[in-house]
Amino acid sequence: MWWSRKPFSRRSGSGPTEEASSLSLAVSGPRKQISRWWREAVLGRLRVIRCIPQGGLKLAFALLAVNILLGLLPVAFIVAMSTVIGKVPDAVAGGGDSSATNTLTRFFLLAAAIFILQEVLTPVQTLLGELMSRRIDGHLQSNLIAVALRSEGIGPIEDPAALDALDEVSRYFERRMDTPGAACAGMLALVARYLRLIGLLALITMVSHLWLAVALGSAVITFRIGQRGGLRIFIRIFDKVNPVFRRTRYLREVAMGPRDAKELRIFGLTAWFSEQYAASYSAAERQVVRERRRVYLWPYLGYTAVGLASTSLVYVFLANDAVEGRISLAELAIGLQAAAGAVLLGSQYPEADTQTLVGIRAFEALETFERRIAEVERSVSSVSSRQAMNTTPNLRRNVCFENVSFSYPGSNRLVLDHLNLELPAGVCTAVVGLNGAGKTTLVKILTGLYEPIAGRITLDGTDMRALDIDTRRRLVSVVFQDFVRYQMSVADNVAFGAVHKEKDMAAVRDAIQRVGLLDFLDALPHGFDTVLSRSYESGVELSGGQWQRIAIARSLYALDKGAQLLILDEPTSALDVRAESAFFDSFVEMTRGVTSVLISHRFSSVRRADRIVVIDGGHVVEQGTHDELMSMGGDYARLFNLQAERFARGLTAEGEIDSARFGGAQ
Ligand SMILES: Nc1ncnc2c1ncn2[C@@H]1O[C@H](COP(=O)(O)OP(=O)(O)OP(=O)(O)O)[C@@H](O)[C@H]1O
Repeated sequence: MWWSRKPFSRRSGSGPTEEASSLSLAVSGPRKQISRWWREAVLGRLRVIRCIPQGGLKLAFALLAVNILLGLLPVAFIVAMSTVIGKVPDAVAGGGDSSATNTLTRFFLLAAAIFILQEVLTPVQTLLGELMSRRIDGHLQSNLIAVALRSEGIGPIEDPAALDALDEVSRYFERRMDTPGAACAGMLALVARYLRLIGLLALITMVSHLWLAVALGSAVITFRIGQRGGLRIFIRIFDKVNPVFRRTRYLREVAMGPRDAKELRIFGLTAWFSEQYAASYSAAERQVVRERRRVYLWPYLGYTAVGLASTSLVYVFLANDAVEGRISLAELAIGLQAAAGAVLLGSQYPEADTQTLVGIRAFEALETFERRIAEVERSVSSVSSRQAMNTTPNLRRNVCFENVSFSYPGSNRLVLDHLNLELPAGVCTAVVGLNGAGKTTLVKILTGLYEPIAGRITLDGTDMRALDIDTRRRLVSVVFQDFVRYQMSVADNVAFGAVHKEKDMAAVRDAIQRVGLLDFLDALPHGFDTVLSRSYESGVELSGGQWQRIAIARSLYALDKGAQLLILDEPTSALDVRAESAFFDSFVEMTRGVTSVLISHRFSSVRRADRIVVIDGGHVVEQGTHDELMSMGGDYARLFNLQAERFARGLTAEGEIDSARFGGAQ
């Protein structure tokens, strides 16, 4: 087959993903390992712990108390049960009414009560942990949204590294497992495990020797560090596999989602996608299994041997002490149970370990996102850093681009290169240029979504950056090529043009009428309250052209509410030729006296503009009226003639088909 079967690999981005994947997992120097352990295991944990108050201090204390009880109760249980065992010989000798039997019964009941309490507290621990986790994650997600929305420009949120980190952190939150909140609950759950270990080692010290407890404790801690270290390495392995997982996810979404279903079937790509999905999935799985074996299997056998040796040592000493009469039966039972219990604490804790380690990584991704957003914010000049003027100016003369240069963050290529352009007040200026010439970029800069790296934009001579960003944005009304289709009511979709003003239904109606949708929308059962999405009950779905009219209505509404500059970026690409022609006839009427910028590839629309500007290589190469540009015989005239010629051919063909059809029908 002609296609490549080799899975493509995507840039894995910076932040934890790139950082970790670029780090060699091969054996590195001990200093490096210690510093990584310090950074990841200690500092990472401390940073996440700081989120605990966000879950509520009362809840944190309640969870801590439950965990303390869950740590101490098993130790108390061992003491009670061992006392029962120790009393058995005396109770058997003394009979049912003896004091030994009474003591045995009391301790048995005590052990049973402890057992029941443990059983009750375990689900309480889970419940409180989940509650804490949700609360903390709720705070962090609100913060995430706030960070994503806080920039006035769109540079930070378009930054590839920020997007990678956002993608990673969103996945953790979507799964609702192993999140930073779960890491906090997991770390509190560790209190129970470590308290239990301390209690068990104390019991061993009481019934035997301190050094035995120290030896066993050291073995357990070594085992545990090894296990956790293995888990940490294993989690880092996912960073290496992440690009493959991403591709797998992408293939699945394309293959199964409704968005691409049409094209996939028409081009016969379904088999290709399912084959690629299967290949990508098994490539990822193979890599994970191989690494798992390397990281876990062999070290695990080593740690098990150490654990076995130290437990055996304790057992031998306890047995010896018992045989020589230095400890009682009850003490022997305590020692045996405590040693067995302690050694089990060396392995993983399902209620804490994975969620803690993965949750810390999720938190790191979140921090990377915030850091990256802040870095990009600093690297692009910020509107808010300047003194802001919040009185709305009245556009009287012009908006001017003065020597404006711009390149996208992370790129040295100048998309706009010393561009000088005047947009006279009350005039419609069309901007034309080939694909990629920088027309949409020009709009992004005009609307303050990006700031120029050099030059300035003035409004009647005043630098636009002197305006408060809200004031600046309210001056402009835009219909972008990729305008948003809000799954909200018709009225909201239009009134979003001026949310700073109270919703004005008369103005909404007027805007809808001007774009020619009034009859259609009025006929809907819920009229302007109809939600524009079939996902909602009695919602409707609009065609591409109808959506475009709604977007235009939104900008007309904005004009009605005080916007002074109208920008239409490819506003009619989804309209048919007749609808486009009709729209522009009425558009000329609607916007008479309005300062407007029209970006379009359709020269039939462009020619109606008062002025036409041709952009190439990041600056203006021609400008004038249609007639002036045609008589100049430059780029504009060449492109216009080319399109007019093709269009004329298209119309002839259409005419022939039409006449054939009508002819056949007669
Ligand atoms: N977010 C971005 N990051 C980096 N480069 C970008 C970004 N958006 C656009 N570009 C690049 O900037 C250049 C100008 O793009 P722009 O979208 O402004 O062109 P355009 O004239 O509107 O094109 P078209 O007619 O195809 O819509 C292109 O080379 C494009 O690849």
